[in-house]
Amino acid sequence: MSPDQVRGRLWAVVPAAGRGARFGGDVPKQYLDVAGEPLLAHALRALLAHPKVNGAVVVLADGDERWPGWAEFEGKPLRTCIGGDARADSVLAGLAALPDEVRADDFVLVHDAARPNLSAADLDQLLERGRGDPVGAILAAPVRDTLKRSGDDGGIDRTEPRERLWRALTPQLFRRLQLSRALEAARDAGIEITDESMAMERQGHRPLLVEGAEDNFKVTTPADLARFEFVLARRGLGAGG
Ligand SMILES: Nc1ccn([C@@H]2O[C@H](COP(=O)(O)OP(=O)(O)OP(=O)(O)O)[C@@H](O)[C@H]2O)c(=O)n1
Ligand SMILES: C[C@](O)(CO)[C@H](O)COP(=O)(O)O
Repeated sequence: MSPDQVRGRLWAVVPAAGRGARFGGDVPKQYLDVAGEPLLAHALRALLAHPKVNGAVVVLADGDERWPGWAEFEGKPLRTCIGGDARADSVLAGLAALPDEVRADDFVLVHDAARPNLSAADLDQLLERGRGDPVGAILAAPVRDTLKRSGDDGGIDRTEPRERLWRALTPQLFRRLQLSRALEAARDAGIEITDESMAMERQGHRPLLVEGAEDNFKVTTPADLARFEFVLARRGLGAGG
């Protein structure tokens, strides 16, 4: 099988089943309109416009009535499935919903629907370096602020050393079966998993850190949405752009 054919099996899982509690409001943040389309569309485009990404499984909340019903995006096939109560449950459901063409040892991207500003350059770097790693890789940004540990009273207990501290971003890139097994093991152990790498680390793996752009931020609060709107406006893609 040619490298391109092997390469042809790269799909993404896009967890989009969150309720957006920290954002507030009635509309889950992945469906908030930015520049004329839902936030989710921006995240999907950042992935599916890349020539090496062949399709995506979008993981929806049970009862999601806002999903536009897209069967494809950027000319690539989309599938959907129903997620779970926690993000890790949704990712596990998405992995199970991937097409059979994605084999057990094929790499899969996992990317938050709430991260609309992934750059092609970062995705290139993640794929280039991550697919050369035996385990996989994540995009991450080095911590640049001084970090404080708070006490129960709201005062500062101590300053945490920030050397070699990174903020995990997405996409994260791991092999389909290995990641599924790692997520299942964490679930069965009752461990709250906040990113895919954490599940892999629990299995003793050391995923590669690939430095990504600071502006590949997650939209968690209204301020984050305003930041993304500003980014788009700067690019001339804002409302009416
Ligand atoms: N049970 C869940 C929880 C989250 N997500 C998705 O995981 C991504 C990152 O999660 P987060 O930013 O925490 O989104 P929410 O869970 O919606 O936010 P909150 O924690 O404020 O409710 C989002 O694209 C979200 O839709 C998911 O698919 N399934
Ligand atoms: C996966 C993630 O985006 C990496 O930083 C983050 O852990 C998601 O956290 P959330 O609380 O589910 O948004």
